[in-house]
Amino acid sequence: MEPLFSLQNLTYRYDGGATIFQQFSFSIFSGETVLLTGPNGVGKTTLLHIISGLLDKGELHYQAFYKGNPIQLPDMRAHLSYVTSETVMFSKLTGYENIECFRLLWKLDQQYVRKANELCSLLGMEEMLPLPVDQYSLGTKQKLHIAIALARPVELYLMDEPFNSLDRLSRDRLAEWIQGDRQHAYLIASHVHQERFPGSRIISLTRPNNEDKIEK
Ligand SMILES: Nc1ncnc2c1ncn2[C@@H]1O[C@H](COP(=O)(O)OP(=O)(O)OP(=O)(O)O)[C@@H](O)[C@H]1O
Repeated sequence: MEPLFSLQNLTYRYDGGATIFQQFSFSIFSGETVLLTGPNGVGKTTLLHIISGLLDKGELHYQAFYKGNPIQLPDMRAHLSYVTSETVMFSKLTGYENIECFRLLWKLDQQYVRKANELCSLLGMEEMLPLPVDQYSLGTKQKLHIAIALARPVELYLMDEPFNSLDRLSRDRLAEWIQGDRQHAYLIASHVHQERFPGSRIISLTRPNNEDKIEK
């Protein structure tokens, strides 16, 4: 079977900084959940940024393939949705208005809105949607951020420590949602909560300048 996305021979060094990746390769298949683990500072967030085409400074070499075809990473943005570790939202607007803003930005239809609302209900924050986001708690903001990103109809979801601010029930529900979704691929950077994804593949990154990253 052909991978959904494949990154080969990635080498990356921040401008004036250390080499974070040296000849690193990995692939992810449709319907697969892959956990990205490793110590602080090893490069989990950097890898997600690179895949999203967000890093254009520094030394970057790679070959990337989407459904078997060569692709430049900035073009992957059309095929993925990224739950960043920091929430990006319009704080003066309500939850509903934020969902609508992203619908317009991504040129989506009402099916996206329905899915975002469904995810907000799943995560137990739908009653907050009429309120401005600057009245939300950290965890509630994170829930809206997750709902907006996962409602986007793409094939690959990147998530950077998505469980961090969530309460236990929401963590359980989010993990169940991801586990039950065999239509999409998820690459999740997380220090913890591996037990929530039994059977999922783990990519364990090792410290830079130590040895090559290990995939197991
Ligand atoms: N803008 C930057 N310029 C230079 N170095 C950077 C920059 N951003 C991150 N780094 C360095 O790159 C390395 C990898 O950082 P990254 O944030 O990807 O690690 P991480 O595995 O996600 O860590 P954590 O588990 O703490 O979230 C670290 O050594 C960090 O200091």
